[in-house]
Amino acid sequence: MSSTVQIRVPATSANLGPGYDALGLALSLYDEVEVTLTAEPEVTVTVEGEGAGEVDLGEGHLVVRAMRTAFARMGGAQPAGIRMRCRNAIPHARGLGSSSAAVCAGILAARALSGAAEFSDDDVFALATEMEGHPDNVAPCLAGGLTVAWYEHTGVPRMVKVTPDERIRPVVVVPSTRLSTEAARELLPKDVPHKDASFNAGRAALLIAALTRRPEREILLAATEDRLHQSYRAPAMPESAHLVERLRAVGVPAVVSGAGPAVLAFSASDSQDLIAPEVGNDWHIQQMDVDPVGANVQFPETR
Ligand SMILES: Nc1ncnc2c1ncn2[C@@H]1O[C@H](COP(=O)(O)OP(=O)(O)O)[C@@H](O)[C@H]1O
Ligand SMILES: N[C@@H](CCOP(=O)(O)O)C(=O)O
Repeated sequence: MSSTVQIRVPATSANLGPGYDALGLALSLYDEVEVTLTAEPEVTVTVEGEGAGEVDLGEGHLVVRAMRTAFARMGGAQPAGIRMRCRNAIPHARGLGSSSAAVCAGILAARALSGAAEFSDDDVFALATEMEGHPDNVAPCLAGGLTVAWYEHTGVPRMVKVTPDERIRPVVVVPSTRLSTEAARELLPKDVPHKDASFNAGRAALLIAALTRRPEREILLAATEDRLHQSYRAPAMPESAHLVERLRAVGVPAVVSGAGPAVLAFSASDSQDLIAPEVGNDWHIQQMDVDPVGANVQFPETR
């Protein structure tokens, strides 16, 4: 069995407006991790790109922690040492699923390197969700495309993947400011009015129809309305809230990406030119594709 594996994991945008904690989209923006198990009992991590100079470079690194958790869960021995190289393009704490990507990468690396065939894809999904907390990020990261995630009454997470219409072009607008997902979740009320829950249920159902069959701008605009999370979180990211408002006012279906503060817009060819004039200099606009396949695992010699 090889002692080195390469993992590529996509960024994800969760919620998509009305699908709070349920809907997610995989994006063509990736973190790449190469992991080698070593005999020397030390953990060494190098990071290029996002997170460089910020994240822990030893046992505290999120990918390493996910690997350790997965090895323990699979029942095998922990590796003596781990050497890891990360090349990250997913910005941290912006609402683009960086922590989900890191956790998925670690679990997939541990499974690949241990050769534990009995640890199924469902087991990977369940463990990543348990560690990260958000199946709406984990599902598209693992499976690609557009996913609907939910929990069984037993607490087991499940997902269904659907393929978005090829005309759907995500545009992500990323600010330099950060907001941790944990902090953004603390802003949400315990209860919401029944009429708001019913409003979101209808919009979330419409959004699946819009993204897969009817990606017209006016349908996407209605389908991306939300009353369950964005307004409650707006005080923590007023500039994101204003940008979403301005984009929607000129006809671009825009939402807060995940827990923010990045903004996700669905751009048809006729709306791309509408986005740039609304965005200030301190934001970075990235036109993307939907990633169709999700996390990728390769052994170097087969690449
Ligand atoms: N590739 C990574 N390597 C190490 N730590 C990471 C990585 N990605 C995310 N993290 C950790 O997760 C935090 C961001 O998680 P979170 O607040 O959930 O935001 P996000 O929306 O980006 O997932 C980072 O500040 C960092 O501590
Ligand atoms: N449903 C979660 C999604 C968090 O996504 P992230 O990319 O910000 O981690 C939420 O809205 O809290």
